[in-house]
Amino acid sequence: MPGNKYNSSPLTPRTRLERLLRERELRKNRSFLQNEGEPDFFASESFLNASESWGPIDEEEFAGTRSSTDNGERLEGRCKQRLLVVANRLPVSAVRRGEDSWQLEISVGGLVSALLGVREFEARWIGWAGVNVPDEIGQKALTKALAEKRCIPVFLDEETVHQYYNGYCNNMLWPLFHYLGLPQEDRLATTRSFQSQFDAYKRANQMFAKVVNNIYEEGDVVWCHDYHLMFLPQCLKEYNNNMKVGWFLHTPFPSSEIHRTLPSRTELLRSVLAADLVGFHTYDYARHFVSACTRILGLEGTPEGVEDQGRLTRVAAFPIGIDSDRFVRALELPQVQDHINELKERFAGRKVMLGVDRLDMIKGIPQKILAFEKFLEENPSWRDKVVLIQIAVPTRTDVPEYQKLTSQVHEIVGRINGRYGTLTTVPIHHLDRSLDFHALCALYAITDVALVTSLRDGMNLVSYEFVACQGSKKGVLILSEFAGAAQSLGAGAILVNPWNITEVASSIGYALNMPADEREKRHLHNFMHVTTHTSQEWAATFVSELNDTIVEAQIRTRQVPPSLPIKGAVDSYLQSNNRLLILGFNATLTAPVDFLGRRGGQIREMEPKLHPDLKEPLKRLCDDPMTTVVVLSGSDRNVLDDNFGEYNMWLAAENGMFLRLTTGEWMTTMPENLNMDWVDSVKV
Ligand SMILES: O=P(O)(O)OC[C@H]1O[C@H](O[C@H]2O[C@H](CO)[C@@H](O)[C@H](O)[C@H]2O)[C@H](O)[C@@H](O)[C@@H]1O
Ligand SMILES: O=c1ccn([C@@H]2O[C@H](COP(=O)(O)OP(=O)(O)O)[C@@H](O)[C@H]2O)c(=O)[nH]1
Repeated sequence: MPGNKYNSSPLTPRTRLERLLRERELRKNRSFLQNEGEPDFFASESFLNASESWGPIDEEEFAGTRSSTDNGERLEGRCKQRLLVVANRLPVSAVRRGEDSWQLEISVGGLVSALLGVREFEARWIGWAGVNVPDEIGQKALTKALAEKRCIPVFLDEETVHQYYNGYCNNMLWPLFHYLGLPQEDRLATTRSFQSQFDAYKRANQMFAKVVNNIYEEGDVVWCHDYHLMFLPQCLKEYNNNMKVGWFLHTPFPSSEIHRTLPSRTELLRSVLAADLVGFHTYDYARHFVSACTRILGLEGTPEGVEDQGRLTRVAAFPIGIDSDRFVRALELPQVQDHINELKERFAGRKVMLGVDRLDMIKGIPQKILAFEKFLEENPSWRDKVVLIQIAVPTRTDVPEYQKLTSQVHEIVGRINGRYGTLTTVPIHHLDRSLDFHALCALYAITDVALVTSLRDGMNLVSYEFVACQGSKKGVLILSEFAGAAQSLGAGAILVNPWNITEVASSIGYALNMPADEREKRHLHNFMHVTTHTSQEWAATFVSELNDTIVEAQIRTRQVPPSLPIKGAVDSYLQSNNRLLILGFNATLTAPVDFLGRRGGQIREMEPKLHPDLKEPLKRLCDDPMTTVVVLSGSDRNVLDDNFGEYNMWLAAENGMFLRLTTGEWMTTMPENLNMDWVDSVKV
């Protein structure tokens, strides 16, 4: 559910809603008037009629595909809060036509279509235009052209792009966050180039921060996106601690055990924590992030997020969706209907299977094709009755790993087509290119089985788009259990482990033979989800939550208990001859992982360890006959035994459930007659 905390929120939905409404009213009154005469990119004709794919724009072709949000009720002149969207890439790529002239090509991804729907904000986009502009004339002209689209460029020089984008982002963070290892030779090269790439990453993030800071006005909301900009929240807060900063990750956030291997693990986490709200697609990614903060930074994870000395960074899951109406409406357009008829004719008599992916190793394209080959091998009767169409959109073509992948995929496709092709047909139609929006919708609509076999994927919007276009066909979705989408579409899809090609091959057979009533049931389940959890709702929820977070933080600040008056406490301590000290353990007496690491200490599966510097003072306190020391912890008994067994003190484990004096045995504090009937009702 969008907006769900990574764990439950203490605010009831009603209180939250009331607060939200109150706050919205307040915001309306204190927000800005839209600048007269300045065109709103996200509602402008040029935007709405632009190419909604990665291909070049054909304005004519897209006439008529207006966003569901642009139904005539433009909000001209109304008060709106400004939303500064900061992402590596602008939703526009620029092609130079002359010394001072630029042609802008607009490309729409999930994020842009999501923001189309957020009408109560005035959005501006800050990012890299995907092109090197070394000269001042060119930069000025491009800045002017982009301003008309409410986009503000960050100019990155070629070397920075190479080190920051190709290097640190796409060769280091991207594989790591998707649990993909590098080949041995690349791993060593990456290790060597780490420092210079990380420096470029920080430098690039600072350049983004500078541009944001230049245009920032009090009350703006700054929404940073993705792994390219993990260093940005901290840079922004250094400029202005009152900026409202949110950060959202579009990829998975891996287990803390994986994140731990990153040399820059601490800096990245600390910087992200500078944001007020941190969002992920799924609860699992959010949980991994919180674990990384507790285990690596030694901070406290709470149901609301991560706490550091009284300051809370809110952490929550906000699964993205799509603008499903746009897809459903597109199917009615004559040009899409024409495409549908052409495709139906072209593949008459054969079932169509479809894959649509960027040509990226995370998408599991080789594994998918090998599974399809296995299916053909084991099911000769299907060989002339099924075709796999694979759209493989070229991406990050400067990175060697991606170049290798392209050759590998071509090699496998060629082999299989050679093996099972006939004079007139081939089993796999592989396209190294993107399709325009209409062609893509038509392809989704005529497909019998969609095959999404990502090895890992933050969400995967293709699976949502397929479902949205299957109103009449009610085809089957085979979906990797490692895509974020598996958590929302799992009930209607056939979930597979993409590494197990035997399982994927047999799922293909199951899907192709599935009876109509089962297909319908599965489809309806997913269609309901896709049409009710839209991209617009996702963006609106995130931004509202960010605004709420700030209000709640202000309330919290007032509630933070005053710090201990040290002098008074020490005086009382010294005067007393019977003292009781109750100490926490995690994040109170523990050592951060980095600290242990530097000392070469053993970290057994990240078990919390007493900070080495505290051993001696703790011993002295425990040996003082006038002082009783208790460690009260949420940890298990064995953890406390390991850390404090040799001290003379009381231990309270599992939040006080078990108690022992270190010279005695553990005893349970639970009253014998306690009614435990409720336990069964909450067991899964
Ligand atoms: O800009 P590129 O380097 O060519 O890459 C394209 C985008 O790929 C990634 O997309 C992710 O976001 C999707 C929407 O939230 C999600 O469904 C998908 O699972 C992710 O892979 C990347 O995170 C973006 O920053 C890139 O722009
Ligand atoms: O030829 C194509 C193929 C794909 N897409 C779009 O690219 C996006 C892919 O998003 P997804 O979340 O599936 O994966 P990502 O590429 O962001 O990792 C989807 O919105 C597709 O409609 C496109 O516009 N043209």
